[in-house]
Amino acid sequence: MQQLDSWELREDEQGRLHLQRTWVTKNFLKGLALCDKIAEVAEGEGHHPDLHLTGWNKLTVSLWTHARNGLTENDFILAAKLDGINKEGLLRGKKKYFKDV
Ligand SMILES: C[C@H](O)[C@H](O)[C@H]1CNC2=NC(N)=NC(=O)C2=N1
Repeated sequence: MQQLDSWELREDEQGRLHLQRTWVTKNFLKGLALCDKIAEVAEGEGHHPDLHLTGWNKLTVSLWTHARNGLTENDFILAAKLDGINKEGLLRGKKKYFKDV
């Protein structure tokens, strides 16, 4: 899945395949703002993700086609569109482990 390099294949407890990835946001409000942006895209697609906002700022998105109990092309299309969302100002930056010299 060259284009979807941050998504993982996961199997749920019923053996259904999902596409899944997590975004870490700056805070709880930014997590909800990202959910809102995702919701707009999903409504436009008529295809919806499972959203899990946990630990106040970790948004795990899980894509699968409920009507088919697994993955369809719609899930891959939605994943690419979610990657394309402008997340400017929403995501926690990379941790700097070295003091700026
Ligand atoms: C009627 C409605 O469009 C359908 O039920 C859509 C809504 N969004 C959906 N989203 C997902 N992930 N799977 C579906 O099967 C699905 N079905």
